[in-house]
Amino acid sequence: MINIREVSKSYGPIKALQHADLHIEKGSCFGLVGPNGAGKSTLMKILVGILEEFGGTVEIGGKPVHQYRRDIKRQIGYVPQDICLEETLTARDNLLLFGQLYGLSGKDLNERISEVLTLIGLEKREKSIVSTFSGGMKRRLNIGCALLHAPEIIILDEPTVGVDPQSRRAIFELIHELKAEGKTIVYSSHYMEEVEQLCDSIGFIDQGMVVEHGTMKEVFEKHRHSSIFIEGEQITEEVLAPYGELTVRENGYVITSIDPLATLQKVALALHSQAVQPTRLELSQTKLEGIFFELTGTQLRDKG
Ligand SMILES: Nc1ncnc2c1ncn2[C@@H]1O[C@H](COP(=O)(O)OP(=O)(O)OP(=O)(O)O)[C@@H](O)[C@H]1O
Repeated sequence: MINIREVSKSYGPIKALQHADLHIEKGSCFGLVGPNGAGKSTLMKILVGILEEFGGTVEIGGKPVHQYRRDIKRQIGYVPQDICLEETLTARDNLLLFGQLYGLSGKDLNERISEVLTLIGLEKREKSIVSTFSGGMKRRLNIGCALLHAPEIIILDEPTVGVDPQSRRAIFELIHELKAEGKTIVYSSHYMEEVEQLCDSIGFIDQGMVVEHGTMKEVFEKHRHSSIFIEGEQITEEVLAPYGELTVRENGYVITSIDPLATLQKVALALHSQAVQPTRLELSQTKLEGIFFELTGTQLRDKG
């Protein structure tokens, strides 16, 4: 559905994207993941057509965005990172305004607004002035504005930043509904748990480069491995060195092993015989956050 080939974009000396290659399947929920400043918003703005000058090619539904910009814009609903609403108007009037921008009007628009209000869980607040809304409610309304024209592709740039748990849940439910309707979703985030929960494909992006991509299953099969985490005052590198490759994490050590259960047993026996008491000794599976760290040496949240 979306083919991104060799896409590069610079802002003066800043290389925001460098030869990015990605493929996003129709009907999939694609997580675009990277720390702040990685290039996620730049890529999204290219897909949406806000940034027209870039190197490489982007095709949506087999059509190059350069040539079919108008057609493609109609198929896309874009939710920008910054909330863009008219604070002095009601929720319904904001939707009315955005609907008119998409060329909708009359009965069709009014019916669609009611549908969207239900979808975003704000039907009971349709007559409330937006300035009285919580940050999460504003986010939901912002998403609603991008759904009015029933787009096939929905691009959401960090839609859960700064939202309360209730709104986060509502946004997740909304995304599940959009997925069930067969929409193609591109979802950027630096919250790994969200991406793990929602997306079926993923692209890791760091310093403007795509460092890994594929279905969630492929990425996990390629990079997931088990390890052991050990922490304790008496735990030193010398004590653990015989049992595998060591890395320091937080206040303890991680031992990577192809047979972690057997290694755990050996370590436990060795510590016991030396009367060394750990405060934590556990098996752990690599999560997306860990995979990103292994690929880039960058913590996803350390800049945000
Ligand atoms: N209009 C601009 N002018 C100059 N530099 C820019 C502009 N927009 C983005 N950048 C820079 O390009 C790089 C990529 O930014 P981008 O916003 O695409 O990253 P991001 O992954 O979306 O990060 P964030 O989550 O903080 O938005 C950053 O170094 C950013 O400072």
